[in-house]
Amino acid sequence: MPSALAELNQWVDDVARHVRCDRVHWCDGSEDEARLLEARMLESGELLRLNPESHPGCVLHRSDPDDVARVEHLTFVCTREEADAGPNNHWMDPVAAHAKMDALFAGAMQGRTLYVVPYCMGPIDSPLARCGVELTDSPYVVANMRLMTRMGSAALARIEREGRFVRGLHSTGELDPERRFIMHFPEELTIKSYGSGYGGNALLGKKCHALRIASHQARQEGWLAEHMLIVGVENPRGQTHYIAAAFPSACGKTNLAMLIPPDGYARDGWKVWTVGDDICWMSPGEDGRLWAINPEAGYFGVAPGTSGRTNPNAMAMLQRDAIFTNVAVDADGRPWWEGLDGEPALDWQGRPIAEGRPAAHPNARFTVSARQCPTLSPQVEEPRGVPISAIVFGGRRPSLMPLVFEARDWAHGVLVGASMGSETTAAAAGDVGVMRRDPMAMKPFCGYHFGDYWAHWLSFDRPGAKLPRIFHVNWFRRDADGDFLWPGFGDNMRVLEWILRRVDGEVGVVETPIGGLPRVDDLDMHGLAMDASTLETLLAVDLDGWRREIDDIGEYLDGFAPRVPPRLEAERRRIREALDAA
Ligand SMILES: Nc1nc2c(ncn2[C@@H]2O[C@H](COP(=O)(O)OP(=O)(O)OP(=O)(O)O)[C@@H](O)[C@H]2O)c(=O)[nH]1
Ligand SMILES: O=C([O-])CC(=O)C(=O)O
Ligand SMILES: [Mn+2]
Repeated sequence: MPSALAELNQWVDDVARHVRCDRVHWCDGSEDEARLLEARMLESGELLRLNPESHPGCVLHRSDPDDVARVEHLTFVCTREEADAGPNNHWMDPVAAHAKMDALFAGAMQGRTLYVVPYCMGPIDSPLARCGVELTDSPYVVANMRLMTRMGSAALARIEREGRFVRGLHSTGELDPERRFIMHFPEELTIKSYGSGYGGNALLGKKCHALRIASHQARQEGWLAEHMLIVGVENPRGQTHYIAAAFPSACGKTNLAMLIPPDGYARDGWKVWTVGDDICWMSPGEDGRLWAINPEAGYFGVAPGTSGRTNPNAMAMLQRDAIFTNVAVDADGRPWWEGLDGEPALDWQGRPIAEGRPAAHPNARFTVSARQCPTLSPQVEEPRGVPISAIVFGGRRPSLMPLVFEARDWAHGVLVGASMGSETTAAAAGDVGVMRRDPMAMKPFCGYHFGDYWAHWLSFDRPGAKLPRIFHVNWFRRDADGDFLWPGFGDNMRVLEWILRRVDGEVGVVETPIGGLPRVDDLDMHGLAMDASTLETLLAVDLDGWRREIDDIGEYLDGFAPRVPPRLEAERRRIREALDAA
């Protein structure tokens, strides 16, 4: 057996020859290297320096206007058997897909440098962590990977020790949307991405590795790779519970992970600790609980809407050493986006501001190291992770879905996750505001058949397991004028508190056919000006609406036959019958 490093060297040599790059640069992750790459990008215009007085170390990247979000229609899962990718994925035969990608990559890096980026997803000493190597011709990708992962020498040393890594090959290509593909070969632990330099398309450690490839691997190895934030909530008695929450892209994970509780809570001694804002790898521990790590080391967060009112923690960490992508700038060269005070001077493409079009792109992002998060949990580097007490599902639902409810048990919770729906957002190319099913917020990210995925989820319910309770939340109910009924952001703490009081057995529920809802008096509404009828609306179960919803869920699940676990359909029928009897 050749050593992992010999294999890596061979692969790098083969790729370098194929793409005909001018140079190969092995990234060590050092400060010097980062400064060197940044200087090169400032010189080439790939990066612009933001106001060094107000935002020291901050830079702006303007992406190609046709390359501003993940491209789900160009993202493929290439399993040997088409059925294994499932109706939830686009599929291509692996042989055909390799041929297609190899043709695109042939000679693609002439005149360019090939960067070798070894990275570790998760604390470097964690048994739950996994490594990969991304080969890319984009220094912008390298700069982002350095903030988002444990990148460089330590990762390379672990790869040498462990002998196993995910191979990712990426080129920005010509940025031609007709020549853009994000291909996954989960059975070969391989990713090939061509023609985009943006976010989840190009930072291969994130969605490609940590979700699509990892979910496939997790199924074989008995763990879960999920699109979830991880947040620690410390009560006034000093006990911390960890919550993992799956919301679709641009539906509030970063915000919930960094929540600042409303006044009264802080006075009483409640604290919130950020573990992760996007991805969660969970594995059953010897004690039967699920233990979770955040595989990432930074945040690639949505800029618009982020402000001192909504997410003061994020604002604090964005004052220095951050990369901004597709934000606007003000007259003083400071980053600007919708939701901030002040006036933009140039929009995300560097044009003068024009009436009627947003100044920042709606999917404009910041990249920043987790070390700059004021509420970073002291547990983030803990190799065994943190124990999860509650799993929360949620999405953008303007109607029907109550503020919060609790699933009866694990199997019901899996159905609640599997039937999640949400309005689409600017995080992916395509229409915005269209309702679609997004099971466990994994529609764009599950690397295998959803039917098998739900069966895998159900399989955690076994003797000795001490599983988290499962909840569903909705911060996005709207009134007739289209305004949000729930204030959201910091006030979501009120719902988290209720969830944890359920976990600790301190409060009961109102039993309904869809699950347990809070008794109105158990939600702490102190200091919140909300009339009783609004709260009533937020906590109501519209039986007719739910009958239609449950039927719609049935039709959706049928699309995954014959691999839908019978247990899931049985749960669905039980709820339908309870609704009929109600
Ligand atoms: N009304 C309302 N909006 C919210 C709330 N939480 C977040 N948002 C807005 O939703 C958008 C996306 O929020 P994020 O927290 O960045 O979403 P995310 O799930 O981390 O997104 P990805 O990084 O794409 O996975 C931002 O514009 C937020 O301001 C909330 O509780 N209520
Ligand atoms: O992957 C990306 O580009 C950003 C992200 O977190 C998401 O879309 O969920
Ligand atoms: Mn995400």
